[in-house]
Amino acid sequence: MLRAVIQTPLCPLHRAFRQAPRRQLRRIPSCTASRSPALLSCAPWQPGIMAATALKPLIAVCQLTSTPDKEQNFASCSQLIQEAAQRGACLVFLPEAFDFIGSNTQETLSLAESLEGAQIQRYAGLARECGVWLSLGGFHERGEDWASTRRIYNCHLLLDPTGQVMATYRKTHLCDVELEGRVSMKESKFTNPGPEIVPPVSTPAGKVGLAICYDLRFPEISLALTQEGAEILTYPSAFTVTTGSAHWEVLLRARAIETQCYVVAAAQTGKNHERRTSYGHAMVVDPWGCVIAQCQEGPGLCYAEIDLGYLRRIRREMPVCTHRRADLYGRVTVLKKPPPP
Ligand SMILES: O=C(O)CNC(=O)[C@H](CS)NC(=O)CCC(=O)C(=O)O
Repeated sequence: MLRAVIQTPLCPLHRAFRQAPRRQLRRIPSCTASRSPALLSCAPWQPGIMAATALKPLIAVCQLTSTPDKEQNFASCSQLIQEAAQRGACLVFLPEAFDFIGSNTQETLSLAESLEGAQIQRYAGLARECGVWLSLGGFHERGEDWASTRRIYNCHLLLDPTGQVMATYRKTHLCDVELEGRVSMKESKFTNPGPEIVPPVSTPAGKVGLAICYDLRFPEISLALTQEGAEILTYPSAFTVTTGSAHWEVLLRARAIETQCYVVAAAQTGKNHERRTSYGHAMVVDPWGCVIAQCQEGPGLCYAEIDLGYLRRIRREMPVCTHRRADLYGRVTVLKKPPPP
């Protein structure tokens, strides 16, 4: 079932409400509280309606066609982020390779930057200006071992609205896949696998667990993140058309049903360069497995409200996590790396 999210512009009061930290979200703002001209746009929200519909945090999911042109990609992302912020989203998700998609290995390596470079600074600035959290779902990162390995990391960053990096997760499952005559990917040729799964991060929308694209095929990581408290799992992606049309929605819905989490998947779409096309279908799945938002064809955004009350009800009514038989097949965990000696 596809449930449309009604997209209405928000008045400044509601926008502030949606973007406030969760602990401040107890009171429903009243549009009649102030007569400021800035709030005249509140007219459609009569006090009676407001009392009946407590606003839930709104998230925005981006669909992009990254190319090798970093400037153009930044301009596209920046426009989408601003639009999402204006609509009142508190958290905006960008797909894997939001920074660029190189047309060959050489180009990919030469365009990659470190986390201290200009790109991430610019996104930190955007987070601040727009007052939103940003999931930067797959940055081509020159890590500390760049000089020795000459390989990069596929790094998912989560920024808070002050522009601070709250978490970095480096893709642990690399996509080395050869489907004769259709798909040829060897990510490990230019990417180092990440060393660890990172604990979920608290945001105004819920606790966010970070993964990337091909990780979606490994339910262990989604279970490990859920056991650590995740309420929202993120799979920023750049799926191929062949594998996406066969597996994408099924995998996303399966991860949501198994873990009883919201699953958020920003995506690349369309022709990235001469030899590459991405599947698109950026979407949000609720913890019951229902697709509650999906992008239309081409670059753009879709929105979803996160209802943690609904999530808790599903977990209470069908407590699968307490029915696990770890005695039969073991447990998955987020292994904490030992501190350096
Ligand atoms: O390298 C870049 O610049 C962007 N990254 C990607 O395109 C990555 C690695 S090649 N793509 C995937 O993981 C596709 C997975 C997929 O399609 C599946 O699991 O079916």
